Amino acid sequence: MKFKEWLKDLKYEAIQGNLDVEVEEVVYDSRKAREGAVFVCMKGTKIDSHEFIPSVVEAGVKVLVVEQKVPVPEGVTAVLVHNAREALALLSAARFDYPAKKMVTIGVTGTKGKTTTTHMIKTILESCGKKVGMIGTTGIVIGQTVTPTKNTTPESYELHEAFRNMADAGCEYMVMEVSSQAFKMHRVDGITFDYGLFTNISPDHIGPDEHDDFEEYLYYKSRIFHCSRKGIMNRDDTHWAEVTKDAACELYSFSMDEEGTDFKAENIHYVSQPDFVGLEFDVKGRYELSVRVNIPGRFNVANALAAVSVLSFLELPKERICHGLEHLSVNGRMEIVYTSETCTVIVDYAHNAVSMESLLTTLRDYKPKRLVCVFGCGGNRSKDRRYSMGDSAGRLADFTIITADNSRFEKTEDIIADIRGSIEKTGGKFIEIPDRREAIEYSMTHAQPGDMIAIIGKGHEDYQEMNGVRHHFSDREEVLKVAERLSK
Ligand SMILES: CC(=O)N[C@H]1[C@@H](OP(=O)(O)OP(=O)(O)OC[C@H]2O[C@@H](n3ccc(=O)[nH]c3=O)[C@H](O)[C@@H]2O)O[C@H](CO)[C@@H](O)[C@@H]1O[C@H](C)C(=O)N[C@@H](C)C(=O)N[C@H](CCC(=O)O)C(=O)O
Ligand SMILES: Nc1ncnc2c1ncn2[C@@H]1O[C@H](COP(=O)(O)OP(=O)(O)OP(=O)(O)O)[C@@H](O)[C@H]1O
Repeated sequence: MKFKEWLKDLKYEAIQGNLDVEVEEVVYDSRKAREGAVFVCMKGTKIDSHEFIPSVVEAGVKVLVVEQKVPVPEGVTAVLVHNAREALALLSAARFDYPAKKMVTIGVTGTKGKTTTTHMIKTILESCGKKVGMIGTTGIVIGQTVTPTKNTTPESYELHEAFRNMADAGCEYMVMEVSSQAFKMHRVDGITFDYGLFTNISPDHIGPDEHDDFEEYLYYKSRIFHCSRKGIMNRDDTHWAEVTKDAACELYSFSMDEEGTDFKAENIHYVSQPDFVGLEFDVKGRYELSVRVNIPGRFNVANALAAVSVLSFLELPKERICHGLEHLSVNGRMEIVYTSETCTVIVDYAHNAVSMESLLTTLRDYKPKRLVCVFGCGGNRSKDRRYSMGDSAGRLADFTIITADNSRFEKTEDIIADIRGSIEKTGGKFIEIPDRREAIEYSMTHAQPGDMIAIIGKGHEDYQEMNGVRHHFSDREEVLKVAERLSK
């Protein structure tokens, strides 16, 4: 391919060499530099990769994309761009021959609910017999193959590579999580989503290397309505007006509370039976159906309604949408791993006080005999989280088992002591079992009829990090092992 062909969508200034040069790859990491590759130089948050120009040229690179006027070795083609990350995104789309255009694309953003909602959309589409690719915190998923990723929204090159693999595997649909950081870092530049979904926004990801303040966070999150054809907004979010004020797409809304929205959840029921714990509600408005969702929690009404709102545009059989919602499996998100006459055990990824608070509050809607909470906190991270999570557990759970999370390089006992201090202030009942495996076992073997046990903090994680070493550990697997022993 001639380099010039890849430049069609890009604004650039040719500063040296021939644009007809043959290229076959785009690289943004000097360690992957090779002959035939275009190297995109960028000023990162830690490193300015313009400094690698001599070494990439040495490795055979003959084409450079630069963000600043720098000396370019003789015989090398170079173009100057205003923003190298944007250029990387547009070049990557061209390199993989615009695979996103070959699928129906759905982008999901929001502070909470992205992973859950993307899984819901995928499961429903699959229940309708469609082939779906998915990208997010749990990795790149194509069929049964899951490829872990460093970021929730990977770099643009990895995105377009994944889109290409999806399109080649016959996926008709692609659903992905789009983080605010991805918008800020131009990872999705050049993509137009067929549907852009906004779940909610609350202060998060504010700090060094992320967002300066809430205003900036909100600005980047609201970009979803600037790169989508149809946008779907949660009208119950207190910031909905700011988020949608300059939306550049056809806009629709969903709500659990507000009348007059395009999609409305009504007649919400919390169902807790030995063989089914979850939700029932009716969708009203532009689309009407009654659904049963096999994951609990008021916020999952919002997530399921959001998923149905998007899918209502796709002319899918309603009974298959209902079937999908009744048979969801979202790894580690309000996941009911075990349910019996005695107790229901839920694994959830809530790892801060806000999530924990909404989780424990919503589980109360199921009127358990006791709400038991098993949790710990990560080591080498802010101590505030220990105090605030301890406070929430003490106030909202009937009984707490404090245990280890990822202690990293800290002593588990020290972390537990921090949590203990804040639980004690609330007067909530608790015990301490530092070994997470034993804590899970204790919660289930000492369950009282009607108990709901929430094991929280690690969700889908399949490891526990102690002294800098990651050991295999899964809350889900541990629950199932105890369940098997109990059944004998
Ligand atoms: C702050 C931030 O977002 N950093 C992201 C950014 O890294 P960077 O480019 O600034 O890194 P850098 O080390 O300065 O490197 C600059 C350039 O030099 C190149 N380089 C570097 C070393 C070398 O030897 N040779 C070389 O060429 C690098 O490939 C890069 O092109 O670009 C990388 C590639 O896309 C990202 O992996 C990385 O995410 C880091 C790991 C991160 O932690 N990001 C978080 C904040 C994030 O993005 N989170 C969101 C939200 C998650 C959520 O919702 O919970 C996410 O989507 O994951
Ligand atoms: N719509 C929602 N509103 C509030 N809390 C939610 C919502 N959906 C899920 N949660 C809670 O937040 C946790 C994370 O949910 P999920 O992974 O779906 O969100 P996310 O946007 O992908 O978050 P993260 O960026 O933290 O991975 C869940 O385990 C649950 O406790």
